[in-house]
Amino acid sequence: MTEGMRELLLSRIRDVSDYPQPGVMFKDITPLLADPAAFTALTDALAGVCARHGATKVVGLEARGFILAAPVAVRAGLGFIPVRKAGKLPGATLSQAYELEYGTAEIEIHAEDLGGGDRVMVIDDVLATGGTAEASLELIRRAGAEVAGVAILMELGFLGGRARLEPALQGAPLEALLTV
Ligand SMILES: O=P(O)(O)OC[C@H]1O[C@H](OP(=O)(O)OP(=O)(O)O)[C@H](O)[C@@H]1O
Ligand SMILES: Nc1ncnc2[nH]cnc12
Repeated sequence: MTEGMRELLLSRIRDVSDYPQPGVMFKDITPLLADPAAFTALTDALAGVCARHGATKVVGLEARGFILAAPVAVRAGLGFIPVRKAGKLPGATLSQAYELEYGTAEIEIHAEDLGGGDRVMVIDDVLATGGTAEASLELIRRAGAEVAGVAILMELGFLGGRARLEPALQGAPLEALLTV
């Protein structure tokens, strides 16, 4: 991805202070989504990450991860698997509890959606503490699949998510298009 593209993406992410709680600088991607040139550049860049690392499936993390991962899956010609907040998937699920920058949560995946032979790229908008991504890797491995990597639009470096995620990556790549 070119420096110009990075600047375009960065310019379309809005900082909202003290949201959703005091002390948090929220990175709002809605201006980027509303700009077709930026959204297309982002989709192409993330699809390129999937291709480079030999992914066979794309996992999106509810909710903002869905918005990015679904067009990436179509662009890359790969299946899309949702990881949802607890209680939203109707079939037999695997569940994982975790902590994130502003609270705790639980995520789930349909156990039958992944299996041996799958190489999964996890896609999300923001890597903060890394708790959400870490829990998703746990789910993917418990479902019997291999982790191809984690691809993130924006990494918040000062929160240390990369270091927290490192053991769970087990050598798989963590690619962030932007780091602040
Ligand atoms: O690295 P972490 O500290 O885990 O934080 C990152 C996660 O937090 C946000 O999702 P959120 O849970 O706010 O849900 P949303 O996508 O539904 O807004 C973001 O989209 C990531 O999934
Ligand atoms: N600061 C932040 N901005 C946007 N999404 C987030 N998820 C966790 N922390 C976040």
